[in-house]
Amino acid sequence: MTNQMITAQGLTKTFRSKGQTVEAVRSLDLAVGEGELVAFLGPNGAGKSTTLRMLTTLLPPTSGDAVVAGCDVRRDPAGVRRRIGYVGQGSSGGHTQRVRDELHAQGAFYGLGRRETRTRAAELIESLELGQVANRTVQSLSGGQKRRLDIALGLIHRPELLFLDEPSTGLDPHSRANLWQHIVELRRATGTTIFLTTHYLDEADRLAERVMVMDHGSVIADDTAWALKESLAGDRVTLTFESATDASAAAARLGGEIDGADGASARVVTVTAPGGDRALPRYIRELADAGIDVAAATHRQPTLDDVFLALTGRSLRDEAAHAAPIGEASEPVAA
Ligand SMILES: Nc1ncnc2c1ncn2[C@@H]1O[C@H](COP(=O)(O)OP(=O)(O)OP(=O)(O)O)[C@@H](O)[C@H]1O
Repeated sequence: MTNQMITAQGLTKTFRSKGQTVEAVRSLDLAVGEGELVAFLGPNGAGKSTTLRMLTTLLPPTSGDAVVAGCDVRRDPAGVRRRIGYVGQGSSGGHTQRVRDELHAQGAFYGLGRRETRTRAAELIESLELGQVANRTVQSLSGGQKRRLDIALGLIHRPELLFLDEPSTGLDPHSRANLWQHIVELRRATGTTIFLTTHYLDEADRLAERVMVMDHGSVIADDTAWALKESLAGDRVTLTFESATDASAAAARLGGEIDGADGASARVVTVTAPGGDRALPRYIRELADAGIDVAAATHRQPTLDDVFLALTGRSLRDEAAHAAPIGEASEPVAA
Protein backbone atom coordinates (compact mmCIF):
# COMPACT_ATOMS: atom_id res chain seq x y z
CA MET A 1 0.00 0.00 0.00
CA THR A 2 1.19 3.52 -0.77
CA ASN A 3 2.24 5.59 2.21
CA GLN A 4 0.10 8.63 2.77
CA MET A 5 1.84 11.97 2.41
CA ILE A 6 -1.20 14.05 3.39
CA THR A 7 -4.23 13.00 5.40
CA ALA A 8 -6.89 15.32 6.73
CA GLN A 9 -10.09 14.63 8.64
CA GLY A 10 -12.79 17.18 9.22
CA LEU A 11 -10.46 20.06 8.39
CA THR A 12 -12.44 23.27 8.82
CA LYS A 13 -11.65 26.97 8.63
CA THR A 14 -14.16 29.64 9.56
CA PHE A 15 -13.33 33.33 9.26
CA ARG A 16 -15.30 35.85 11.29
CA SER A 17 -15.17 39.35 10.06
CA LYS A 18 -17.32 42.44 10.70
CA GLY A 19 -20.19 40.38 12.02
CA GLN A 20 -20.04 37.97 9.09
CA THR A 21 -18.96 34.36 9.12
CA VAL A 22 -17.26 32.78 6.13
CA GLU A 23 -16.96 29.00 6.14
CA ALA A 24 -13.95 28.88 3.85
CA VAL A 25 -13.28 25.14 4.31
CA ARG A 26 -15.95 22.77 5.62
CA SER A 27 -15.02 19.50 7.24
CA LEU A 28 -12.59 18.41 4.56
CA ASP A 29 -11.32 14.82 4.40
CA LEU A 30 -8.48 14.07 2.05
CA ALA A 31 -5.65 11.64 1.43
CA VAL A 32 -2.69 12.06 -0.90
CA GLY A 33 -0.26 9.19 -1.38
CA GLU A 34 3.52 9.36 -1.66
CA GLY A 35 4.64 10.41 -5.15
CA GLU A 36 1.22 11.54 -6.38
CA LEU A 37 0.65 14.70 -8.44
CA VAL A 38 -2.73 16.03 -7.38
CA ALA A 39 -4.47 19.12 -8.78
CA PHE A 40 -6.94 21.02 -6.68
CA LEU A 41 -9.53 22.83 -8.83
CA GLY A 42 -12.43 25.09 -8.06
CA PRO A 43 -13.82 28.57 -8.65
CA ASN A 44 -12.47 31.67 -6.94
CA GLY A 45 -13.29 31.58 -3.25
CA ALA A 46 -13.87 27.79 -3.17
CA GLY A 47 -11.37 27.43 -0.33
CA LYS A 48 -8.34 26.00 -2.16
CA SER A 49 -5.75 28.47 -0.85
CA THR A 50 -7.16 28.29 2.67
CA THR A 51 -6.79 24.48 2.55
CA LEU A 52 -3.21 24.79 1.34
CA ARG A 53 -2.45 27.37 4.03
CA MET A 54 -3.75 25.02 6.72
CA LEU A 55 -1.83 22.04 5.36
CA THR A 56 1.36 24.10 5.23
CA THR A 57 0.76 25.40 8.81
CA LEU A 58 0.46 29.03 7.71
CA LEU A 59 -3.07 29.10 9.11
CA PRO A 60 -4.38 27.18 12.14
CA PRO A 61 -7.51 25.09 11.43
CA THR A 62 -10.69 26.07 13.28
CA SER A 63 -11.28 22.34 13.79
CA GLY A 64 -10.20 19.01 12.35
CA ASP A 65 -6.83 17.34 12.01
CA ALA A 66 -4.19 16.91 9.35
CA VAL A 67 -0.95 14.97 9.14
CA VAL A 68 1.44 16.24 6.48
CA ALA A 69 4.69 14.44 5.60
CA GLY A 70 4.32 12.44 8.80
CA CYS A 71 3.87 15.44 11.14
CA ASP A 72 0.72 16.74 12.78
CA VAL A 73 -0.04 20.30 11.62
CA ARG A 74 -1.18 21.35 15.10
CA ARG A 75 1.34 19.56 17.30
CA ASP A 76 4.43 19.76 15.10
CA PRO A 77 4.15 22.67 12.64
CA ALA A 78 7.95 23.08 12.59
CA GLY A 79 8.30 19.42 11.54
CA VAL A 80 5.81 19.95 8.71
CA ARG A 81 7.68 23.04 7.50
CA ARG A 82 11.03 21.27 7.50
CA ARG A 83 9.68 18.48 5.31
CA ILE A 84 7.63 20.45 2.79
CA GLY A 85 8.19 23.11 0.16
CA TYR A 86 5.56 25.78 -0.36
CA VAL A 87 5.31 28.14 -3.31
CA GLY A 88 2.53 30.63 -2.69
CA GLN A 89 0.69 32.89 -5.13
CA GLY A 90 2.97 35.89 -4.58
CA SER A 91 6.19 35.70 -6.57
CA SER A 92 9.75 36.36 -5.54
CA GLY A 93 9.62 39.62 -7.53
CA GLY A 94 11.09 42.94 -6.52
CA HIS A 95 14.27 41.68 -4.85
CA THR A 96 17.53 43.38 -5.59
CA GLN A 97 19.40 40.22 -4.61
CA ARG A 98 20.95 38.05 -7.31
CA VAL A 99 19.25 34.74 -8.15
CA ARG A 100 22.12 32.59 -6.86
CA ASP A 101 22.36 34.60 -3.61
CA GLU A 102 18.62 34.28 -3.09
CA LEU A 103 18.97 30.49 -3.30
CA HIS A 104 21.95 30.54 -0.91
CA ALA A 105 19.95 32.62 1.60
CA GLN A 106 17.08 30.16 1.37
CA GLY A 107 19.45 27.23 1.99
CA ALA A 108 20.83 29.00 5.09
CA PHE A 109 17.26 29.64 6.26
CA TYR A 110 16.61 25.89 6.17
CA GLY A 111 19.79 25.21 8.10
CA LEU A 112 21.76 23.66 5.24
CA GLY A 113 25.54 23.91 5.55
CA ARG A 114 27.45 26.28 3.26
CA ARG A 115 28.81 23.60 0.96
CA GLU A 116 25.51 21.73 0.74
CA THR A 117 23.65 24.96 0.00
CA ARG A 118 26.00 25.79 -2.86
CA THR A 119 25.77 22.29 -4.34
CA ARG A 120 22.01 22.24 -4.07
CA ALA A 121 21.63 25.77 -5.54
CA ALA A 122 23.83 24.76 -8.48
CA GLU A 123 21.71 21.62 -9.06
CA LEU A 124 18.48 23.60 -9.06
CA ILE A 125 19.90 26.35 -11.27
CA GLU A 126 20.75 23.66 -13.77
CA SER A 127 17.55 21.62 -13.57
CA LEU A 128 15.30 24.69 -13.72
CA GLU A 129 17.41 26.28 -16.47
CA LEU A 130 18.27 29.40 -14.53
CA GLY A 131 21.98 29.31 -15.47
CA GLN A 132 21.79 32.28 -17.82
CA VAL A 133 20.17 34.47 -15.18
CA ALA A 134 21.89 33.14 -12.04
CA ASN A 135 23.94 36.32 -11.61
CA ARG A 136 21.09 38.70 -12.42
CA THR A 137 18.92 40.39 -9.80
CA VAL A 138 15.56 38.77 -9.11
CA GLN A 139 13.69 41.92 -10.10
CA SER A 140 15.14 41.75 -13.62
CA LEU A 141 13.68 38.29 -14.37
CA SER A 142 10.71 37.58 -16.62
CA GLY A 143 7.49 36.19 -15.08
CA GLY A 144 8.33 32.62 -16.15
CA GLN A 145 11.91 32.85 -14.84
CA LYS A 146 10.61 34.20 -11.51
CA ARG A 147 8.19 31.31 -11.14
CA ARG A 148 10.99 28.84 -11.88
CA LEU A 149 13.08 30.57 -9.21
CA ASP A 150 10.11 30.31 -6.79
CA ILE A 151 10.04 26.58 -7.40
CA ALA A 152 13.81 26.31 -6.91
CA LEU A 153 13.43 28.19 -3.59
CA GLY A 154 10.67 25.79 -2.55
CA LEU A 155 12.89 22.79 -3.35
CA ILE A 156 16.23 23.89 -1.86
CA HIS A 157 15.92 21.65 1.23
CA ARG A 158 14.82 18.59 -0.80
CA PRO A 159 11.27 18.44 0.55
CA GLU A 160 9.33 15.19 0.22
CA LEU A 161 6.22 17.17 -0.62
CA LEU A 162 5.79 20.35 -2.63
CA PHE A 163 2.74 22.61 -2.45
CA LEU A 164 2.23 24.96 -5.39
CA ASP A 165 -0.52 27.57 -5.23
CA GLU A 166 -1.41 28.51 -8.82
CA PRO A 167 2.15 28.10 -10.12
CA SER A 168 1.38 29.16 -13.68
CA THR A 169 -1.14 31.97 -13.18
CA GLY A 170 -0.24 35.12 -15.08
CA LEU A 171 2.25 33.41 -17.40
CA ASP A 172 1.92 33.38 -21.18
CA PRO A 173 1.15 29.97 -22.77
CA HIS A 174 4.77 29.37 -23.74
CA SER A 175 6.10 30.07 -20.22
CA ARG A 176 3.30 27.95 -18.73
CA ALA A 177 4.24 25.00 -20.92
CA ASN A 178 7.92 25.49 -20.09
CA LEU A 179 7.25 25.69 -16.33
CA TRP A 180 5.19 22.52 -16.49
CA GLN A 181 7.89 20.71 -18.37
CA HIS A 182 10.24 21.52 -15.48
CA ILE A 183 7.75 20.45 -12.82
CA VAL A 184 7.05 17.14 -14.54
CA GLU A 185 10.76 16.49 -15.11
CA LEU A 186 11.65 17.29 -11.49
CA ARG A 187 9.00 14.97 -10.28
CA ARG A 188 10.15 12.20 -12.58
CA ALA A 189 13.71 12.58 -11.35
CA THR A 190 12.98 12.92 -7.61
CA GLY A 191 9.56 11.32 -6.98
CA THR A 192 8.47 14.39 -5.01
CA THR A 193 4.78 14.43 -4.12
CA ILE A 194 3.11 17.54 -5.60
CA PHE A 195 -0.15 19.08 -4.49
CA LEU A 196 -1.14 22.14 -6.48
CA THR A 197 -4.00 24.48 -7.20
CA THR A 198 -4.67 25.77 -10.69
CA HIS A 199 -7.33 27.62 -12.62
CA TYR A 200 -6.14 26.06 -15.87
CA LEU A 201 -8.37 23.06 -16.43
CA ASP A 202 -6.36 21.87 -19.40
CA GLU A 203 -3.21 21.69 -17.23
CA ALA A 204 -4.95 19.65 -14.58
CA ASP A 205 -6.44 17.40 -17.23
CA ARG A 206 -3.14 16.66 -18.96
CA LEU A 207 -0.69 16.62 -16.09
CA ALA A 208 -2.30 15.62 -12.82
CA GLU A 209 -2.84 11.99 -11.90
CA ARG A 210 -5.70 12.92 -9.68
CA VAL A 211 -8.07 15.88 -9.67
CA MET A 212 -9.95 17.15 -6.65
CA VAL A 213 -12.75 19.58 -7.34
CA MET A 214 -13.67 21.97 -4.55
CA ASP A 215 -16.77 24.14 -4.29
CA HIS A 216 -18.06 26.21 -1.37
CA GLY A 217 -15.44 24.80 1.00
CA SER A 218 -16.04 21.09 0.24
CA VAL A 219 -14.45 18.55 -2.10
CA ILE A 220 -17.22 17.52 -4.49
CA ALA A 221 -15.23 15.13 -6.72
CA ASP A 222 -11.95 13.26 -6.40
CA ASP A 223 -10.67 10.94 -9.12
CA THR A 224 -8.54 10.80 -12.25
CA ALA A 225 -9.53 13.42 -14.84
CA TRP A 226 -10.40 10.58 -17.21
CA ALA A 227 -12.73 8.85 -14.72
CA LEU A 228 -14.44 12.13 -13.79
CA LYS A 229 -15.08 12.98 -17.43
CA GLU A 230 -16.24 9.46 -18.24
CA SER A 231 -18.58 9.09 -15.26
CA LEU A 232 -19.89 12.63 -14.91
CA ALA A 233 -19.79 14.35 -18.25
CA GLY A 234 -19.85 11.99 -21.26
CA ASP A 235 -19.03 12.98 -24.85
CA ARG A 236 -20.97 15.75 -26.54
CA VAL A 237 -22.54 15.12 -29.96
CA THR A 238 -23.95 18.22 -31.64
CA LEU A 239 -26.36 17.83 -34.56
CA THR A 240 -27.65 20.67 -36.72
CA PHE A 241 -30.89 20.39 -38.76
CA GLU A 242 -32.51 22.38 -41.58
CA SER A 243 -35.58 23.17 -39.46
CA ALA A 244 -36.58 23.58 -35.82
CA THR A 245 -39.25 20.91 -36.39
CA ASP A 246 -36.60 18.35 -37.40
CA ALA A 247 -34.47 19.40 -34.41
CA SER A 248 -37.30 18.91 -31.98
CA ALA A 249 -38.18 15.47 -33.46
CA ALA A 250 -34.49 14.44 -33.27
CA ALA A 251 -34.14 15.69 -29.69
CA ALA A 252 -37.17 13.67 -28.61
CA ARG A 253 -35.90 10.53 -30.39
CA LEU A 254 -32.30 10.71 -29.12
CA GLY A 255 -32.94 12.18 -25.67
CA GLY A 256 -30.98 15.33 -26.54
CA GLU A 257 -31.45 18.99 -25.73
CA ILE A 258 -32.24 21.81 -28.12
CA ASP A 259 -29.66 24.58 -27.74
CA GLY A 260 -32.03 27.59 -27.90
CA ALA A 261 -35.65 28.68 -28.16
CA ASP A 262 -35.49 30.38 -31.55
CA GLY A 263 -33.26 31.34 -34.46
CA ALA A 264 -30.36 29.15 -35.57
CA SER A 265 -29.87 27.68 -32.10
CA ALA A 266 -33.38 26.14 -32.22
CA ARG A 267 -32.05 23.92 -35.02
CA VAL A 268 -29.13 22.59 -32.95
CA VAL A 269 -29.44 19.53 -30.71
CA THR A 270 -26.81 18.39 -28.20
CA VAL A 271 -26.76 14.79 -27.00
CA THR A 272 -24.52 13.55 -24.19
CA ALA A 273 -23.32 10.05 -24.98
CA PRO A 274 -20.47 7.88 -23.76
CA GLY A 275 -18.26 6.94 -26.74
CA GLY A 276 -19.74 9.81 -28.79
CA ASP A 277 -17.50 9.13 -31.78
CA ARG A 278 -19.16 5.72 -32.16
CA ALA A 279 -22.63 7.08 -31.33
CA LEU A 280 -22.51 9.75 -34.03
CA PRO A 281 -22.88 7.50 -37.14
CA ARG A 282 -25.55 5.48 -35.30
CA TYR A 283 -27.57 8.65 -34.60
CA ILE A 284 -27.30 9.76 -38.22
CA ARG A 285 -28.52 6.34 -39.46
CA GLU A 286 -31.35 6.22 -36.94
CA LEU A 287 -32.55 9.71 -37.89
CA ALA A 288 -32.28 8.96 -41.63
CA ASP A 289 -34.47 5.87 -41.08
CA ALA A 290 -37.03 8.17 -39.44
CA GLY A 291 -36.87 10.56 -42.42
CA ILE A 292 -34.88 13.29 -40.61
CA ASP A 293 -31.80 14.64 -42.39
CA VAL A 294 -28.81 15.84 -40.37
CA ALA A 295 -27.30 18.98 -41.94
CA ALA A 296 -24.08 19.04 -39.85
CA ALA A 297 -22.63 17.02 -36.99
CA THR A 298 -19.72 17.38 -34.57
CA HIS A 299 -18.40 15.33 -31.69
CA ARG A 300 -16.45 16.72 -28.73
CA GLN A 301 -14.84 14.94 -25.82
CA PRO A 302 -15.81 16.25 -22.40
CA THR A 303 -13.60 18.68 -20.49
CA LEU A 304 -13.17 19.19 -16.76
CA ASP A 305 -15.40 22.23 -17.16
CA ASP A 306 -18.18 19.88 -18.32
CA VAL A 307 -17.52 17.85 -15.14
CA PHE A 308 -17.92 20.95 -12.98
CA LEU A 309 -21.06 21.89 -14.90
CA ALA A 310 -22.49 18.40 -14.36
CA LEU A 311 -21.68 18.59 -10.63
CA THR A 312 -22.86 22.12 -9.89
CA GLY A 313 -24.90 23.38 -12.85
CA ARG A 314 -22.31 26.17 -13.21
CA SER A 315 -19.35 26.63 -15.52
CA LEU A 316 -15.95 27.00 -13.91
CA ARG A 317 -14.82 29.17 -16.82
CA ASP A 318 -17.72 31.61 -16.37
CA GLU A 319 -17.11 31.73 -12.62
CA ALA A 320 -13.46 32.59 -13.17
CA ALA A 321 -14.43 35.35 -15.60
CA HIS A 322 -16.97 36.91 -13.21
CA ALA A 323 -15.08 36.37 -9.98
CA ALA A 324 -14.56 39.17 -7.47
CA PRO A 325 -11.07 40.62 -7.69
CA ILE A 326 -8.53 39.33 -5.18
CA GLY A 327 -8.48 41.59 -2.15
CA GLU A 328 -12.23 41.93 -1.75
CA ALA A 329 -12.19 39.47 1.14
CA SER A 330 -12.50 41.35 4.39
CA GLU A 331 -9.83 41.25 7.06
CA PRO A 332 -10.16 38.41 9.53
CA VAL A 333 -10.93 39.23 13.14
CA ALA A 334 -10.56 35.77 14.52
CA ALA A 335 -9.09 32.67 12.99
N1 LIG B 1 -8.19 36.12 5.75
C1 LIG B 1 -9.48 36.00 5.43
N2 LIG B 1 -10.47 36.64 6.08
C2 LIG B 1 -11.77 36.50 5.76
N3 LIG B 1 -12.19 35.70 4.74
C3 LIG B 1 -11.24 35.04 4.06
C4 LIG B 1 -9.85 35.15 4.34
N4 LIG B 1 -9.16 34.36 3.49
C5 LIG B 1 -10.08 33.79 2.68
N5 LIG B 1 -11.32 34.19 3.01
C6 LIG B 1 -12.59 33.78 2.38
O1 LIG B 1 -12.60 32.37 2.39
C7 LIG B 1 -13.15 31.87 1.17
C8 LIG B 1 -12.14 30.93 0.52
O2 LIG B 1 -11.04 31.68 0.06
P1 LIG B 1 -9.76 31.01 -0.63
O3 LIG B 1 -8.76 32.09 -0.89
O4 LIG B 1 -9.34 29.84 0.15
O5 LIG B 1 -10.38 30.51 -2.01
P2 LIG B 1 -9.64 29.97 -3.31
O6 LIG B 1 -10.41 28.78 -3.74
O7 LIG B 1 -8.20 29.78 -3.05
O8 LIG B 1 -9.84 31.16 -4.31
P3 LIG B 1 -8.86 31.71 -5.49
O9 LIG B 1 -8.98 30.71 -6.59
O10 LIG B 1 -9.48 33.02 -5.83
O11 LIG B 1 -7.48 31.83 -4.92
C9 LIG B 1 -13.50 33.09 0.33
O12 LIG B 1 -14.86 33.41 0.55
C10 LIG B 1 -12.60 34.17 0.90
O13 LIG B 1 -13.18 35.45 0.72
